[in-house]
Amino acid sequence: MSNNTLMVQGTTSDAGKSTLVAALCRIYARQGVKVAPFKPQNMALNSAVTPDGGEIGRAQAVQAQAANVPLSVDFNPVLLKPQSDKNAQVIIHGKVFSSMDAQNYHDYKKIALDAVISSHQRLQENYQRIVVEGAGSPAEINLRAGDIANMGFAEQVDCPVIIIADIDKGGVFAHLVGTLALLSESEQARVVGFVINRFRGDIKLLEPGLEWLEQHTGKPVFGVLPYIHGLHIAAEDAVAVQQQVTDAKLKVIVPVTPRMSNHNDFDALRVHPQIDLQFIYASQLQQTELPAADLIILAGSKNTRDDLAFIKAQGWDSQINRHLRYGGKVFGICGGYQMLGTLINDPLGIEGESGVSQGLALLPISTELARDKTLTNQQGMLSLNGKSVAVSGYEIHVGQTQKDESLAAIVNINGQLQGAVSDDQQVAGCYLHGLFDSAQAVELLANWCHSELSEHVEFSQVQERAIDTLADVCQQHLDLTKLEQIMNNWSNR
Ligand SMILES: NC(=O)CC[C@H](N)C(=O)O
Repeated sequence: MSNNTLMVQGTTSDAGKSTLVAALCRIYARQGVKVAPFKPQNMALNSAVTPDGGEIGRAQAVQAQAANVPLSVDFNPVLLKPQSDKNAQVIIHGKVFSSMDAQNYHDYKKIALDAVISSHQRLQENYQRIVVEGAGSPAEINLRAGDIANMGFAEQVDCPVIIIADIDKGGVFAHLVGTLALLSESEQARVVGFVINRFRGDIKLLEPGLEWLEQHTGKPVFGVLPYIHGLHIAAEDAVAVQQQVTDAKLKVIVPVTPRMSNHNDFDALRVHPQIDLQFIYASQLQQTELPAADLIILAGSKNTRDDLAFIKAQGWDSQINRHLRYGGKVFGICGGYQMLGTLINDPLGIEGESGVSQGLALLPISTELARDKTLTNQQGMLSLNGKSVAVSGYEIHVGQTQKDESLAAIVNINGQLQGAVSDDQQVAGCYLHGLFDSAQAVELLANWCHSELSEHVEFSQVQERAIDTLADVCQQHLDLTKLEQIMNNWSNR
């Protein structure tokens, strides 16, 4: 029996599981409870690096911040990083285990389950409470056999489950009742109640529905969370909607590629009131033109060569060249940095078919993908435009990049130089993710693009405020006393 584990499952993806888990972590932390977030299995290309050099889903890093505890690979023992439509890299306890297709993955579920259970056990020994996030929906009956992400996990550790549903999408009662109906009897019994998320409008109109739901299912609704506008909590996987900036001093575009990774690198730029950052999606019907901008950023990628081919197929390579002819700047992060070079060689076929790709040839660097993955948190200095500022960030890559001796580096980590800027100062890049989380780095980037930002925005503070707001809203709208009673009754069963 696990008397200190509570699980949040959703009726759909993006129902609000990650944010509810983050809010509960913050609420328990405020009460002085030592709490850990946990997601048995995550599928995401947004990851974070733990102090011991492991890799976990980004959402668990945000939840750990909410819980005020250092990152651990036990918070997300299984991470699947899709690198093509059919294939994903499997990370177990923070390290690459293998690369496999969906069929193989099912064969190897036992290993994943052992990893999940051992991590959960360690957390139980070290934390007073564990708040678990499910994945997608527990009603995916085709995935139920051998499941470790939703009810399979809850049944294994015998924990209570809350189900959250997004009312903004419509059909909330059907989602909740339907999800419940598709669960087995013992699974239904562990659903202790519901949370309705993203409600806007008059609660009076919703109340009869809530009463019906409680009567029909015999389960309480713990509360209805309002739609919160402009909340900047790192989205787990979906690239958040475009923002509107009226007083933009810096216009940035990010071409979106199919295997773009760590798009949370852009969160700090997106929340800045003087930066207009747009993600540019390729249209299926016609070629998408990259709009005019001061800066184009090429993001990280889980499959650098395929994403590079995608960029070329859109004709974006020649549009990037045109942008440079007009005096624009280009910055590459990790996979995006690799693309700026002359060659990317994958002799072992680590990311797909083995072979060599011609890069965009905007920097005299070349990259070879190796078997070992670099996973580190780093602190150093970022230099651009003749100025240097302190930055911190993290590296997640298998590529090893060689550069011309004469080319200036832009990052100095304890005397180790990395990254590069072109002689004409128009093109730069480096391996560090997260470097724009520092306000100084954002301001330096803007200076490099000949613009001045007068507002100083420290992203970590924005994120902290967002977590606090979320926790406040949940404290106000959820019946946490009832939840606590249910948790106690559960452990005394
Ligand atoms: N994080 C990244 O962008 C990784 C780039 C590339 N796929 C590598 O592993 O080297």
